[in-house]
Amino acid sequence: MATKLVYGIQDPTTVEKCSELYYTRLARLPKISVKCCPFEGYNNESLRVSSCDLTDTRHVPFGRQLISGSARSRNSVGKTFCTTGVWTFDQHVSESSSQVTENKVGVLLLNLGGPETLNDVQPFLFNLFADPDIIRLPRLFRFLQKPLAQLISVLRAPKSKEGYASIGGGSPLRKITDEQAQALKMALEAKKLHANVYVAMRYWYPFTEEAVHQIKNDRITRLVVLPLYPQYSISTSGSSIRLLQSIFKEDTYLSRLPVSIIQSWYQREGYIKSMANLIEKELKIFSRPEEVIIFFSAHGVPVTYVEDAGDPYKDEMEDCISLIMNELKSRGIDNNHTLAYQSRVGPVQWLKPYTDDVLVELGQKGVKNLLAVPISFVSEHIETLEEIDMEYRELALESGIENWGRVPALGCTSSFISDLADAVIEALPLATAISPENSTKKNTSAESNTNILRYVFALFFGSVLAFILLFFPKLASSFKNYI
Ligand SMILES: C=CC1=C(C)c2cc3[nH]c(cc4nc(cc5[nH]c(cc1n2)c(C)c5CCC(=O)O)C(CCC(=O)O)=C4C)c(C)c3C=C
Ligand SMILES: [Fe+2]
Repeated sequence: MATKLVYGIQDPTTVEKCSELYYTRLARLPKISVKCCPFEGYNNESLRVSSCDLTDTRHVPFGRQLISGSARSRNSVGKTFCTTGVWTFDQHVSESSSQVTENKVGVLLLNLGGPETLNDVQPFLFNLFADPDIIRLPRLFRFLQKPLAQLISVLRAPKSKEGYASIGGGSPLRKITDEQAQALKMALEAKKLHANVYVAMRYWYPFTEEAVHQIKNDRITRLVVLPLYPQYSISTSGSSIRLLQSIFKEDTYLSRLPVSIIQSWYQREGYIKSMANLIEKELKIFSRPEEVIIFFSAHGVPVTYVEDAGDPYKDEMEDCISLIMNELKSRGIDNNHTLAYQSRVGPVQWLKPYTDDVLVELGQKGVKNLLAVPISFVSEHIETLEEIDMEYRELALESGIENWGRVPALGCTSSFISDLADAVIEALPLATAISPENSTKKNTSAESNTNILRYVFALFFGSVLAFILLFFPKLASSFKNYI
Protein backbone atom coordinates (compact mmCIF):
# COMPACT_ATOMS: atom_id res chain seq x y z
CA MET A 1 0.00 0.00 0.00
CA ALA A 2 3.05 2.22 -0.25
CA THR A 3 2.40 5.39 -2.16
CA LYS A 4 4.91 7.70 -3.66
CA LEU A 5 4.84 11.41 -3.40
CA VAL A 6 6.65 13.12 -6.22
CA TYR A 7 7.31 16.75 -6.69
CA GLY A 8 9.50 19.06 -8.67
CA ILE A 9 10.82 22.51 -8.17
CA GLN A 10 12.55 24.56 -10.79
CA ASP A 11 14.76 26.74 -8.68
CA PRO A 12 17.05 24.84 -6.30
CA THR A 13 17.13 27.81 -3.93
CA THR A 14 13.44 27.37 -3.26
CA VAL A 15 13.62 23.69 -2.51
CA GLU A 16 13.85 24.02 1.20
CA LYS A 17 11.03 26.47 1.48
CA CYS A 18 8.67 24.52 -0.75
CA SER A 19 9.35 21.16 0.80
CA GLU A 20 8.96 22.62 4.24
CA LEU A 21 5.55 23.99 3.31
CA TYR A 22 4.37 20.70 1.86
CA TYR A 23 5.68 18.69 4.70
CA THR A 24 4.30 20.94 7.38
CA ARG A 25 0.93 20.44 5.86
CA LEU A 26 1.29 16.71 5.30
CA ALA A 27 2.80 16.15 8.71
CA ARG A 28 -0.31 17.57 10.34
CA LEU A 29 -2.40 14.85 8.74
CA PRO A 30 -2.86 11.67 10.71
CA LYS A 31 -1.07 8.46 9.80
CA ILE A 32 1.22 9.97 7.23
CA SER A 33 4.90 9.92 7.60
CA VAL A 34 6.93 11.68 4.98
CA LYS A 35 10.41 10.61 4.16
CA CYS A 36 13.02 12.89 2.78
CA CYS A 37 12.55 14.02 -0.79
CA PRO A 38 15.95 14.94 -2.22
CA PHE A 39 16.00 17.43 -5.04
CA GLU A 40 17.29 15.87 -8.22
CA GLY A 41 17.79 18.89 -10.44
CA TYR A 42 16.34 20.05 -13.72
CA ASN A 43 17.31 21.32 -17.09
CA ASN A 44 15.74 23.74 -19.53
CA GLU A 45 13.83 21.19 -21.51
CA SER A 46 12.41 19.08 -18.80
CA LEU A 47 11.85 18.78 -15.14
CA ARG A 48 13.05 15.86 -13.12
CA VAL A 49 11.04 15.04 -10.11
CA SER A 50 12.07 13.49 -6.88
CA SER A 51 10.12 10.85 -5.11
CA CYS A 52 9.61 9.55 -1.64
CA ASP A 53 7.40 7.10 0.20
CA LEU A 54 4.32 7.67 2.25
CA THR A 55 3.09 5.01 4.60
CA ASP A 56 -0.57 5.85 4.15
CA THR A 57 -2.42 7.51 1.31
CA ARG A 58 -5.84 8.10 2.72
CA HIS A 59 -5.45 11.74 3.58
CA VAL A 60 -3.03 12.91 0.95
CA PRO A 61 -4.53 16.21 -0.06
CA PHE A 62 -2.86 16.70 -3.38
CA GLY A 63 -3.62 13.34 -5.00
CA ARG A 64 -5.15 14.53 -8.20
CA GLN A 65 -2.61 14.09 -10.92
CA LEU A 66 -0.99 10.81 -11.65
CA ILE A 67 2.43 10.26 -13.08
CA SER A 68 5.04 7.60 -12.78
CA GLY A 69 8.21 7.73 -10.69
CA SER A 70 11.03 9.92 -11.85
CA ALA A 71 9.27 11.52 -14.77
CA ARG A 72 10.06 13.99 -17.48
CA SER A 73 7.50 16.66 -17.43
CA ARG A 74 6.52 19.27 -19.97
CA ASN A 75 8.45 22.48 -20.19
CA SER A 76 5.47 24.53 -19.06
CA VAL A 77 5.54 22.63 -15.80
CA GLY A 78 9.26 23.07 -15.53
CA LYS A 79 8.87 26.80 -15.85
CA THR A 80 6.50 26.97 -12.97
CA PHE A 81 8.22 28.47 -9.96
CA CYS A 82 7.70 26.61 -6.76
CA THR A 83 4.46 25.23 -8.05
CA THR A 84 5.06 22.05 -9.91
CA GLY A 85 3.23 20.67 -6.98
CA VAL A 86 2.71 17.25 -5.64
CA TRP A 87 1.46 14.32 -7.54
CA THR A 88 0.61 11.02 -6.02
CA PHE A 89 -0.04 7.62 -7.40
CA ASP A 90 -1.24 4.59 -5.52
CA GLN A 91 -1.67 0.91 -6.10
CA HIS A 92 -4.70 1.44 -8.32
CA VAL A 93 -2.54 3.07 -10.93
CA SER A 94 0.05 1.24 -12.91
CA GLU A 95 3.57 2.56 -12.38
CA SER A 96 4.01 2.68 -16.12
CA SER A 97 1.20 5.20 -16.53
CA SER A 98 2.52 8.15 -18.49
CA GLN A 99 -0.43 10.47 -18.01
CA VAL A 100 0.79 13.97 -17.19
CA THR A 101 -1.67 16.72 -16.54
CA GLU A 102 -0.51 20.22 -17.35
CA ASN A 103 -0.28 22.47 -14.32
CA LYS A 104 -2.31 25.62 -15.02
CA VAL A 105 -2.13 28.18 -12.27
CA GLY A 106 -4.90 30.71 -11.71
CA VAL A 107 -5.03 33.74 -9.43
CA LEU A 108 -8.46 35.06 -8.53
CA LEU A 109 -8.61 38.66 -7.33
CA LEU A 110 -11.67 39.43 -5.20
CA ASN A 111 -13.07 42.92 -5.10
CA LEU A 112 -16.26 44.80 -4.35
CA GLY A 113 -17.19 46.13 -7.80
CA GLY A 114 -18.87 49.42 -8.52
CA PRO A 115 -21.49 50.89 -10.85
CA GLU A 116 -20.03 51.88 -14.21
CA THR A 117 -22.87 54.28 -15.12
CA LEU A 118 -25.47 56.16 -13.12
CA ASN A 119 -28.11 53.69 -14.32
CA ASP A 120 -26.15 50.91 -12.64
CA VAL A 121 -26.27 52.57 -9.22
CA GLN A 122 -29.62 51.26 -7.92
CA PRO A 123 -29.14 47.63 -9.10
CA PHE A 124 -25.58 47.72 -7.72
CA LEU A 125 -26.92 48.91 -4.36
CA PHE A 126 -29.57 46.20 -4.47
CA ASN A 127 -26.87 43.53 -4.88
CA LEU A 128 -24.91 45.04 -2.01
CA PHE A 129 -27.81 45.25 0.44
CA ALA A 130 -29.12 41.81 -0.59
CA ASP A 131 -25.89 40.33 0.77
CA PRO A 132 -26.54 38.80 4.20
CA ASP A 133 -22.97 39.75 5.13
CA ILE A 134 -23.80 43.44 4.59
CA ILE A 135 -27.23 43.56 6.22
CA ARG A 136 -27.10 40.83 8.83
CA LEU A 137 -30.69 39.93 9.66
CA PRO A 138 -31.54 37.37 12.33
CA ARG A 139 -32.14 33.96 10.74
CA LEU A 140 -35.89 34.19 11.28
CA PHE A 141 -36.06 37.39 9.23
CA ARG A 142 -33.76 36.36 6.38
CA PHE A 143 -36.75 36.08 4.06
CA LEU A 144 -36.99 39.87 4.24
CA GLN A 145 -33.46 40.37 2.87
CA LYS A 146 -34.42 40.97 -0.75
CA PRO A 147 -37.51 43.15 -0.21
CA LEU A 148 -35.46 45.21 2.26
CA ALA A 149 -32.57 45.45 -0.21
CA GLN A 150 -35.00 46.65 -2.87
CA LEU A 151 -36.41 49.29 -0.56
CA ILE A 152 -33.08 50.58 0.76
CA SER A 153 -31.44 50.60 -2.67
CA VAL A 154 -34.28 52.67 -4.12
CA LEU A 155 -34.14 55.09 -1.18
CA ARG A 156 -30.35 55.45 -1.25
CA ALA A 157 -29.86 55.57 -5.02
CA PRO A 158 -30.38 59.35 -5.47
CA LYS A 159 -27.68 60.22 -2.90
CA SER A 160 -25.28 57.57 -4.26
CA LYS A 161 -25.90 58.77 -7.82
CA GLU A 162 -24.92 62.29 -6.80
CA GLY A 163 -21.66 60.90 -5.43
CA TYR A 164 -20.88 58.87 -8.54
CA ALA A 165 -21.87 61.81 -10.78
CA SER A 166 -19.32 63.99 -8.99
CA ILE A 167 -16.50 61.53 -9.76
CA GLY A 168 -17.25 61.28 -13.47
CA GLY A 169 -20.48 59.25 -13.62
CA GLY A 170 -19.31 55.86 -12.37
CA SER A 171 -16.89 53.88 -10.26
CA PRO A 172 -13.27 53.54 -11.44
CA LEU A 173 -12.96 50.19 -9.63
CA ARG A 174 -13.28 47.88 -12.62
CA LYS A 175 -10.64 49.68 -14.66
CA ILE A 176 -8.18 49.90 -11.76
CA THR A 177 -8.71 46.27 -10.75
CA ASP A 178 -8.16 45.13 -14.35
CA GLU A 179 -4.92 47.13 -14.41
CA GLN A 180 -3.84 45.56 -11.11
CA ALA A 181 -4.63 42.10 -12.51
CA GLN A 182 -2.50 42.77 -15.58
CA ALA A 183 0.35 44.18 -13.48
CA LEU A 184 0.20 41.16 -11.16
CA LYS A 185 0.33 38.76 -14.11
CA MET A 186 3.47 40.51 -15.37
CA ALA A 187 5.06 40.55 -11.91
CA LEU A 188 4.41 36.80 -11.61
CA GLU A 189 5.89 36.21 -15.07
CA ALA A 190 9.00 38.13 -13.97
CA LYS A 191 9.24 35.77 -11.00
CA LYS A 192 8.93 32.79 -13.37
CA LEU A 193 5.36 31.87 -12.57
CA HIS A 194 3.03 31.77 -15.53
CA ALA A 195 -0.52 32.31 -14.29
CA ASN A 196 -3.90 33.48 -15.52
CA VAL A 197 -5.22 36.29 -13.35
CA TYR A 198 -9.01 36.66 -13.00
CA VAL A 199 -11.14 39.39 -11.41
CA ALA A 200 -14.26 38.50 -9.39
CA MET A 201 -16.41 41.39 -8.20
CA ARG A 202 -18.96 40.82 -5.43
CA TYR A 203 -21.68 43.28 -6.47
CA TRP A 204 -21.09 44.28 -10.09
CA TYR A 205 -19.42 43.16 -13.32
CA PRO A 206 -17.43 41.00 -13.76
CA PHE A 207 -19.41 39.02 -11.19
CA THR A 208 -17.78 36.22 -9.21
CA GLU A 209 -19.82 33.64 -11.12
CA GLU A 210 -18.39 34.87 -14.46
CA ALA A 211 -14.81 34.65 -13.23
CA VAL A 212 -15.37 31.16 -11.83
CA HIS A 213 -16.93 30.07 -15.12
CA GLN A 214 -13.81 31.29 -16.93
CA ILE A 215 -11.52 29.46 -14.50
CA LYS A 216 -13.41 26.26 -15.22
CA ASN A 217 -13.31 26.82 -18.98
CA ASP A 218 -9.57 27.38 -18.82
CA ARG A 219 -9.14 24.09 -16.92
CA ILE A 220 -7.10 25.73 -14.18
CA THR A 221 -5.51 23.07 -11.97
CA ARG A 222 -4.39 25.16 -9.00
CA LEU A 223 -5.85 28.42 -7.76
CA VAL A 224 -4.80 31.19 -5.40
CA VAL A 225 -7.58 33.46 -4.14
CA LEU A 226 -6.42 36.95 -3.27
CA PRO A 227 -8.92 39.48 -1.87
CA LEU A 228 -7.89 43.05 -2.71
CA TYR A 229 -8.63 44.10 0.86
CA PRO A 230 -5.51 44.21 3.05
CA GLN A 231 -7.52 43.59 6.25
CA TYR A 232 -10.16 40.89 6.61
CA SER A 233 -13.76 41.80 7.33
CA ILE A 234 -16.85 39.61 7.36
CA SER A 235 -18.43 42.25 5.10
CA THR A 236 -15.73 42.26 2.41
CA SER A 237 -13.25 39.38 1.97
CA GLY A 238 -15.50 37.19 4.15
CA SER A 239 -18.53 37.77 1.96
CA SER A 240 -16.64 37.10 -1.28
CA ILE A 241 -14.98 33.97 0.10
CA ARG A 242 -18.29 32.60 1.36
CA LEU A 243 -19.84 33.14 -2.07
CA LEU A 244 -16.91 31.37 -3.71
CA GLN A 245 -17.17 28.44 -1.33
CA SER A 246 -20.85 28.03 -2.07
CA ILE A 247 -20.22 28.08 -5.83
CA PHE A 248 -17.31 25.63 -5.56
CA LYS A 249 -19.24 23.16 -3.40
CA GLU A 250 -21.93 22.81 -6.05
CA ASP A 251 -19.53 21.80 -8.80
CA THR A 252 -17.61 18.55 -9.05
CA TYR A 253 -14.59 20.03 -10.88
CA LEU A 254 -14.34 23.08 -8.66
CA SER A 255 -14.86 21.20 -5.42
CA ARG A 256 -11.74 19.15 -6.22
CA LEU A 257 -9.63 22.05 -7.45
CA PRO A 258 -6.72 22.77 -5.09
CA VAL A 259 -7.29 26.30 -3.82
CA SER A 260 -5.26 28.49 -1.50
CA ILE A 261 -7.08 31.47 0.01
CA ILE A 262 -5.12 34.41 1.34
CA GLN A 263 -7.43 35.80 4.00
CA SER A 264 -5.61 39.04 4.70
CA TRP A 265 -2.16 40.42 3.99
CA TYR A 266 -1.88 43.81 5.72
CA GLN A 267 1.12 42.55 7.72
CA ARG A 268 3.28 41.86 4.65
CA GLU A 269 6.49 43.81 4.61
CA GLY A 270 6.10 44.83 0.97
CA TYR A 271 2.67 46.32 1.62
CA ILE A 272 3.74 48.12 4.82
CA LYS A 273 6.82 49.56 3.10
CA SER A 274 4.82 50.63 0.04
CA MET A 275 2.33 52.46 2.29
CA ALA A 276 5.17 54.08 4.23
CA ASN A 277 6.75 55.21 0.93
CA LEU A 278 3.53 56.92 -0.13
CA ILE A 279 3.13 58.64 3.24
CA GLU A 280 6.78 59.75 3.33
CA LYS A 281 6.44 61.22 -0.16
CA GLU A 282 3.26 63.16 0.63
CA LEU A 283 4.66 64.48 3.92
CA LYS A 284 7.48 66.14 2.00
CA ILE A 285 4.95 68.33 0.18
CA PHE A 286 4.08 70.17 3.43
CA SER A 287 6.23 73.14 4.36
CA ARG A 288 6.59 71.77 7.93
CA PRO A 289 6.35 67.98 7.49
CA GLU A 290 7.06 67.24 11.17
CA GLU A 291 3.92 69.13 12.25
CA VAL A 292 1.55 67.11 10.08
CA ILE A 293 -0.97 64.77 11.74
CA ILE A 294 -1.12 61.47 9.84
CA PHE A 295 -4.85 60.76 9.71
CA PHE A 296 -5.68 57.15 8.83
CA SER A 297 -9.26 56.89 7.60
CA ALA A 298 -10.64 53.36 7.33
CA HIS A 299 -13.98 52.23 5.96
CA GLY A 300 -16.16 51.45 8.98
CA VAL A 301 -18.26 48.43 9.85
CA PRO A 302 -21.14 48.18 12.33
CA VAL A 303 -19.89 47.61 15.90
CA THR A 304 -21.87 44.35 16.16
CA TYR A 305 -19.62 42.81 13.49
CA VAL A 306 -16.65 43.15 15.80
CA GLU A 307 -18.30 42.69 19.19
CA ASP A 308 -20.87 39.99 18.41
CA ALA A 309 -19.72 38.29 15.22
CA GLY A 310 -15.98 38.35 16.00
CA ASP A 311 -14.91 40.31 12.92
CA PRO A 312 -11.09 40.72 13.21
CA TYR A 313 -11.30 43.89 11.08
CA LYS A 314 -10.72 46.42 13.90
CA ASP A 315 -7.79 44.47 15.39
CA GLU A 316 -6.21 44.00 11.98
CA MET A 317 -6.67 47.68 11.19
CA GLU A 318 -5.00 48.78 14.43
CA ASP A 319 -2.19 46.29 13.95
CA CYS A 320 -1.69 47.47 10.37
CA ILE A 321 -1.41 51.09 11.44
CA SER A 322 1.10 50.33 14.16
CA LEU A 323 3.21 48.41 11.62
CA ILE A 324 3.16 51.37 9.22
CA MET A 325 4.01 53.82 12.01
CA ASN A 326 6.90 51.59 13.17
CA GLU A 327 8.20 51.50 9.62
CA LEU A 328 8.02 55.30 9.43
CA LYS A 329 9.73 55.58 12.81
CA SER A 330 12.58 53.40 11.53
CA ARG A 331 13.03 56.05 8.81
CA GLY A 332 13.18 58.85 11.36
CA ILE A 333 9.58 59.97 10.80
CA ASP A 334 7.88 60.40 14.14
CA ASN A 335 4.67 62.32 13.42
CA ASN A 336 1.53 62.11 15.52
CA HIS A 337 -1.15 59.92 14.02
CA THR A 338 -4.77 58.97 14.52
CA LEU A 339 -7.28 56.44 13.18
CA ALA A 340 -10.96 57.07 12.45
CA TYR A 341 -13.70 55.26 10.54
CA GLN A 342 -15.67 56.65 7.61
CA SER A 343 -18.63 55.86 5.33
CA ARG A 344 -21.19 54.64 7.86
CA VAL A 345 -24.55 53.62 6.45
CA GLY A 346 -27.83 52.82 8.24
CA PRO A 347 -29.28 53.29 11.69
CA VAL A 348 -26.90 51.14 13.77
CA GLN A 349 -23.69 52.14 15.59
CA TRP A 350 -20.50 51.82 13.58
CA LEU A 351 -16.88 51.63 14.69
CA LYS A 352 -15.79 54.86 16.36
CA PRO A 353 -14.39 57.45 16.29
CA TYR A 354 -16.08 58.68 13.13
CA THR A 355 -13.87 60.48 10.62
CA ASP A 356 -16.06 63.60 10.42
CA ASP A 357 -16.16 64.01 14.23
CA VAL A 358 -12.38 63.67 14.58
CA LEU A 359 -11.69 66.18 11.80
CA VAL A 360 -13.83 68.77 13.56
CA GLU A 361 -12.18 68.02 16.94
CA LEU A 362 -8.67 68.32 15.48
CA GLY A 363 -9.56 71.61 13.83
CA GLN A 364 -10.93 72.90 17.14
CA LYS A 365 -7.77 71.83 18.93
CA GLY A 366 -5.73 73.98 16.58
CA VAL A 367 -4.28 71.36 14.26
CA LYS A 368 -3.25 73.12 11.04
CA ASN A 369 -1.62 70.38 8.91
CA LEU A 370 -3.26 67.06 8.15
CA LEU A 371 -2.45 64.19 5.80
CA ALA A 372 -5.39 61.84 5.13
CA VAL A 373 -4.44 58.20 4.48
CA PRO A 374 -7.17 55.87 3.14
CA ILE A 375 -6.22 52.53 4.64
CA SER A 376 -8.81 49.84 3.98
CA PHE A 377 -8.62 49.66 0.23
CA VAL A 378 -5.93 49.66 -2.46
CA SER A 379 -7.72 51.46 -5.31
CA GLU A 380 -9.19 54.88 -5.71
CA HIS A 381 -12.97 54.67 -5.38
CA ILE A 382 -15.98 56.76 -4.50
CA GLU A 383 -14.98 56.99 -0.84
CA THR A 384 -11.53 58.40 -1.60
CA LEU A 385 -12.45 60.57 -4.58
CA GLU A 386 -15.71 61.96 -3.27
CA GLU A 387 -15.97 61.41 0.49
CA ILE A 388 -12.34 62.17 1.43
CA ASP A 389 -11.26 64.53 -1.35
CA MET A 390 -14.45 66.57 -1.38
CA GLU A 391 -16.61 66.16 1.77
CA TYR A 392 -13.92 65.61 4.42
CA ARG A 393 -11.52 68.10 2.89
CA GLU A 394 -14.19 70.79 2.97
CA LEU A 395 -15.12 69.89 6.56
CA ALA A 396 -11.47 69.96 7.65
CA LEU A 397 -10.86 73.37 6.08
CA GLU A 398 -14.05 74.73 7.64
CA SER A 399 -12.90 73.39 11.02
CA GLY A 400 -9.64 75.33 10.96
CA ILE A 401 -7.21 72.93 9.30
CA GLU A 402 -5.18 75.00 6.85
CA ASN A 403 -3.04 72.52 4.94
CA TRP A 404 -4.67 69.34 3.71
CA GLY A 405 -3.00 66.47 1.90
CA ARG A 406 -4.14 63.00 0.86
CA VAL A 407 -2.10 59.89 0.18
CA PRO A 408 -3.15 58.21 -3.10
CA ALA A 409 -4.30 54.59 -3.11
CA LEU A 410 -1.60 52.04 -3.95
CA GLY A 411 -3.14 51.09 -7.31
CA CYS A 412 -0.38 49.58 -9.47
CA THR A 413 2.61 50.80 -7.40
CA SER A 414 5.30 48.36 -8.46
CA SER A 415 6.68 47.47 -4.98
CA PHE A 416 3.14 46.68 -3.89
CA ILE A 417 2.27 44.54 -6.93
CA SER A 418 5.57 42.72 -6.61
CA ASP A 419 4.73 41.91 -2.99
CA LEU A 420 1.29 40.61 -4.01
CA ALA A 421 3.07 38.36 -6.52
CA ASP A 422 5.27 37.02 -3.68
CA ALA A 423 2.14 36.41 -1.59
CA VAL A 424 0.67 34.36 -4.45
CA ILE A 425 3.87 32.35 -4.88
CA GLU A 426 4.04 31.60 -1.17
CA ALA A 427 0.38 30.58 -1.03
CA LEU A 428 0.43 28.30 -4.05
CA PRO A 429 1.97 25.20 -2.45
CA LEU A 430 -0.67 25.31 0.28
CA ALA A 431 -3.58 24.78 -2.11
CA THR A 432 -6.08 22.11 -1.10
CA ALA A 433 -9.55 21.25 -2.36
CA ILE A 434 -12.19 23.61 -1.01
CA SER A 435 -14.52 20.77 -0.13
CA PRO A 436 -13.80 17.08 0.15
CA GLU A 437 -14.66 14.77 -2.71
CA ASN A 438 -18.26 13.63 -2.95
CA SER A 439 -19.45 16.53 -0.84
CA THR A 440 -21.28 17.98 -3.82
CA LYS A 441 -24.71 18.19 -2.34
CA LYS A 442 -27.82 17.33 -4.27
CA ASN A 443 -31.06 18.80 -3.02
CA THR A 444 -33.30 16.18 -1.54
CA SER A 445 -36.99 16.56 -2.37
CA ALA A 446 -37.66 17.52 1.28
CA GLU A 447 -35.12 20.35 0.95
CA SER A 448 -36.66 21.50 -2.34
CA ASN A 449 -40.08 21.64 -0.70
CA THR A 450 -38.68 23.68 2.19
CA ASN A 451 -37.09 26.06 -0.31
CA ILE A 452 -40.36 26.56 -2.16
CA LEU A 453 -42.17 27.20 1.12
CA ARG A 454 -39.50 29.67 2.16
CA TYR A 455 -39.83 31.47 -1.17
CA VAL A 456 -43.62 31.76 -0.91
CA PHE A 457 -43.25 32.94 2.69
CA ALA A 458 -40.69 35.58 1.68
CA LEU A 459 -42.79 36.76 -1.23
CA PHE A 460 -45.84 37.14 1.00
CA PHE A 461 -44.17 38.96 3.88
CA GLY A 462 -42.02 40.99 1.49
CA SER A 463 -45.15 42.27 -0.24
CA VAL A 464 -46.81 43.03 3.10
CA LEU A 465 -43.72 44.98 4.20
CA ALA A 466 -43.56 46.91 0.94
CA PHE A 467 -47.27 47.70 1.26
CA ILE A 468 -46.90 48.94 4.86
CA LEU A 469 -43.91 51.11 4.05
CA LEU A 470 -45.62 52.57 1.01
CA PHE A 471 -48.74 53.58 2.92
CA PHE A 472 -47.10 54.52 6.22
CA PRO A 473 -44.35 56.96 5.25
CA LYS A 474 -43.46 57.60 8.93
CA LEU A 475 -42.32 54.00 9.25
CA ALA A 476 -40.36 54.32 6.04
CA SER A 477 -38.56 57.33 7.53
CA SER A 478 -36.94 55.00 10.10
CA PHE A 479 -34.78 53.91 7.18
CA LYS A 480 -33.69 57.52 6.66
CA ASN A 481 -30.17 56.77 7.80
CA TYR A 482 -29.63 54.62 4.74
CA ILE A 483 -30.37 57.60 2.55
C1 LIG B 1 -12.72 47.54 3.54
C2 LIG B 1 -13.56 48.18 2.81
C3 LIG B 1 -15.01 48.15 2.98
C4 LIG B 1 -15.80 47.73 4.05
C5 LIG B 1 -15.38 47.15 5.38
C6 LIG B 1 -17.16 47.95 3.66
C7 LIG B 1 -18.27 47.68 4.45
C8 LIG B 1 -19.55 48.14 4.15
N1 LIG B 1 -19.96 48.94 3.10
C9 LIG B 1 -21.30 49.20 3.18
C10 LIG B 1 -22.08 49.96 2.30
C11 LIG B 1 -21.64 50.55 1.10
N2 LIG B 1 -20.39 50.47 0.58
C12 LIG B 1 -20.35 51.13 -0.62
C13 LIG B 1 -19.28 51.30 -1.44
C14 LIG B 1 -18.01 50.80 -1.17
N3 LIG B 1 -17.60 50.09 -0.06
C15 LIG B 1 -16.26 49.80 -0.17
C16 LIG B 1 -15.45 49.13 0.73
C17 LIG B 1 -15.88 48.61 1.96
N4 LIG B 1 -17.15 48.46 2.39
C18 LIG B 1 -15.84 50.35 -1.42
C19 LIG B 1 -14.46 50.22 -1.95
C20 LIG B 1 -16.92 50.97 -2.02
C21 LIG B 1 -16.89 51.80 -3.29
C22 LIG B 1 -17.14 51.13 -4.56
C23 LIG B 1 -17.09 52.12 -5.67
O1 LIG B 1 -18.04 52.13 -6.43
O2 LIG B 1 -16.17 52.93 -5.84
C24 LIG B 1 -21.64 51.65 -0.92
C25 LIG B 1 -22.04 52.37 -2.20
C26 LIG B 1 -21.59 53.76 -2.27
C27 LIG B 1 -22.45 54.61 -1.44
O3 LIG B 1 -23.65 54.70 -1.70
O4 LIG B 1 -21.94 55.14 -0.43
C28 LIG B 1 -22.45 51.31 0.15
C29 LIG B 1 -23.90 51.62 0.32
C30 LIG B 1 -21.76 48.52 4.33
C31 LIG B 1 -23.20 48.54 4.79
C32 LIG B 1 -20.68 47.86 4.92
C33 LIG B 1 -20.60 47.00 6.12
C34 LIG B 1 -21.56 46.35 6.65
FE1 LIG C 1 -18.71 49.83 1.68
